[in-house]
Amino acid sequence: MTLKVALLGCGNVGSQVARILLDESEELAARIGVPLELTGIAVRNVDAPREGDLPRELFTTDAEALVDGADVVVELMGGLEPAGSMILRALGNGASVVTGNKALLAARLPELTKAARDGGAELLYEAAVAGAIPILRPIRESLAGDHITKVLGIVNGTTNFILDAMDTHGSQFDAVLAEAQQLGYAEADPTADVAGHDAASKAALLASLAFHTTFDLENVYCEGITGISADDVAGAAEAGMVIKLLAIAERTTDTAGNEGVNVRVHPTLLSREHPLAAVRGAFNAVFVEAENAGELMFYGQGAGGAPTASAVMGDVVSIARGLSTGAGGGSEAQPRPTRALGIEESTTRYSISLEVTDETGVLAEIAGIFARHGVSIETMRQTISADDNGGQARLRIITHEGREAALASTVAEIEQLAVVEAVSSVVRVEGK
Ligand SMILES: NC(=O)c1ccc[n+]([C@@H]2O[C@H](COP(=O)([O-])OP(=O)(O)OC[C@H]3O[C@@H](n4cnc5c(N)ncnc54)[C@H](O)[C@@H]3O)[C@@H](O)[C@H]2O)c1
Ligand SMILES: N[C@@H](CCO)C(=O)O
Ligand code: NA
Repeated sequence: MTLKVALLGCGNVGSQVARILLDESEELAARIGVPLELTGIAVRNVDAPREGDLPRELFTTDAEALVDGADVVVELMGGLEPAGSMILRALGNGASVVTGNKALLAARLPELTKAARDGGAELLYEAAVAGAIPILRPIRESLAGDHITKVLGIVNGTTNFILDAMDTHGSQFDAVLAEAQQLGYAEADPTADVAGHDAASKAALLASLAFHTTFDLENVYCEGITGISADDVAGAAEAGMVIKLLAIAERTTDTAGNEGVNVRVHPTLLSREHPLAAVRGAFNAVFVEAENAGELMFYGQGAGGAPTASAVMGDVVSIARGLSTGAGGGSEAQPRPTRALGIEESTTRYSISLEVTDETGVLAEIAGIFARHGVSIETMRQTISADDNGGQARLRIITHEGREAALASTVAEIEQLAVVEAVSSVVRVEGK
């Protein structure tokens, strides 16, 4: 018996998967019990110049024929189509699928998981969230007997690379983004990274597995890092903090007391003491809190060809072992309906920076607005500067935890005050 593996796409990740399948074939056969045969690699142009020495005869432009002859299909083309049709075709044939395509999964998770169940096949995607880090299998299998309460993580390498370079070297946003693209971290269209969509897709997948449901992108509040300025990063540093793009999914209750799950991606201020503050460059890290396990942290390379290929190969071996022994996969028997709560129902802390006129009563007026909305102030720091128009003050206020809706309406009312020249930034805060 030989298991036929079809590879779709030969870019950063696909080329590394092909290399491992060919170079490690004996070792893999020993680990699985049967050999894997790479039957072909679907590409757009067979004659395109490529790095490495993959045998040319493996390349084909006929992805459908390749899929139809396979036991396991590895989709690493990216994009919604034709990736989606190819995966449905494979699952419909009863072939299992491994993919790293978080954008597609987050857009069509219920449909794709149903197709896998109907086809009696497995759909695994460890590479889709936090690259090389084993995070989905631990959530799906190791923690299957526990109750996860919160998942909090840095899940986009490109934006962490950019924010870290701005913090450490005072680098310019655009220059660091170009470097991240060159290093193979960024998506084909890097807007997906900097606008937070890539992290939002991963947040939807993490939340779906952690809370035994199927969330899609529409259930995820998403704010990227394009609004974060060098001033914001420097202001955070002055306050002993750092800005990270976090994906957060937590079990919570809404104002009416109904349980649900809140999923969000946004730039977040963390104390430098927070373990996630130490996650540098393109590295990722995910915190999981579970009722019985307590706090767990997963850390490693979240992007790049070889690290991501490692996660893909883990899924391929897992499927192949199941096929060779006849053992079933570890997929969820029945997803449960779980309510997704909107951003306004989340509880968080805010850091608000504002420029105000330095005159008597300003602080009291601002503090009064916070009090009226039931938002409690944790710290307020004032820096005075004088210019030709008289005294000016910059205020940085950090709040205690409050309901997002109350925090947002506090900021909206403060913006209207005549003494407030500008609200220069509003960033959410996590941790103590
Ligand atoms: N690069 C990473 O760090 C990383 C990490 C995790 C997940 N992923 C995901 O893995 C997938 C692949 O990422 P990548 O970085 O290797 O991308 P890439 O752009 O380097 O590679 C994709 C390859 O697929 C080919 N392709 C596209 N459409 C095709 C089609 N219709 N037929 C045949 N070939 C086609 C492209 O020509 C390209 O060579 C994406 O879904 C991405 O989101 C990437
Ligand atoms: N573009 C993604 C690749 C890994 O999923 C990132 O920067 O994290
Ligand atoms: Na992973």
